[in-house]
Amino acid sequence: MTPEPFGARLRHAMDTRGPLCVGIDPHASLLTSWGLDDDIAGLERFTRTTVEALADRVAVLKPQSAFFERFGSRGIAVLEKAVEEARSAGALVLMDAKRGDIGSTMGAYAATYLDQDSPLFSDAVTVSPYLGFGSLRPALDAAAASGAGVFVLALTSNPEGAEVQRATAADGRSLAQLMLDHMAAENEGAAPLGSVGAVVGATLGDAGVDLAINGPLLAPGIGAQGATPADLPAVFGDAVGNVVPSVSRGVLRHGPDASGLREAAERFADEIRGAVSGS
Ligand SMILES: O=c1ccn([C@@H]2O[C@H](COP(=O)(O)O)[C@@H](O)[C@H]2O)c(=O)[nH]1
Repeated sequence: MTPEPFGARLRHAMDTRGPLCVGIDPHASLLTSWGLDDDIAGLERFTRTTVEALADRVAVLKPQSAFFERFGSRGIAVLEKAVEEARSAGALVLMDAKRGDIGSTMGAYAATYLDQDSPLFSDAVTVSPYLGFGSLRPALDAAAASGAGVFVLALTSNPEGAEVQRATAADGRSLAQLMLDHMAAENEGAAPLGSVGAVVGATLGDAGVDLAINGPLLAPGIGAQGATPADLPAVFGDAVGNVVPSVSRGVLRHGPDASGLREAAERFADEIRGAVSGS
């Protein structure tokens, strides 16, 4: 049976749960502030608490792979379990791994995150197109085959990103616009939403690019990086209805109690609803 495409599953999740994505970023400083040791037991407790608190209510959970990789194979085992438990509880899992390499190696990353038989299979994964959009083909094809999604970096939330992403391509477009146009082509004809998303920071002010890619727009940078839900209409304009606003530390700092995490997520969800409906 053909799996339901990620874009359709995400649209449904956004419409029923609201569009908020909460990142699972087990920073050493957060483990400490939760009263946990910065070791594998602390990582396991932090991750389990976050998944149990939020996976039954937010649309998307986004584990940041780097914070699990730093513990080696035991960290990856915690990540595998988190992915499985979050998906079982109804959240879509977006693996924030930002993979990017030549196409043949990209095939191995695709097998890791986008093959349903892999222990790290996720609903979607973040990738970098700055080895050329075509290098992403193995991931795009694997995602389409498994009903998963791919979020491609376009304009990242960090200020350093602009020197690359705003640079001008040979035909006069910015590199970010070039990548966004590739994403629009991948999503052409998809309904209700394509499965190839763009990462566009909520920190950018007016994004200054055409965001009509017929796909989701992941917006990190809310909370610890200084953006707020009120910034979303100015950054995303007419595309704001396709935005998946993402918050990690802004929610996680309210742990370790599940109620603190839930209330923080609910506050962000309310603010997002207000900002988007008023735009
Ligand atoms: O442009 C980007 C792309 C990804 N990220 C990731 O999102 C979270 C942000 O964490 P906060 O604690 O909410 O600042 C983190 O995992 C980044 O690697 C991003 O910030 N910007």
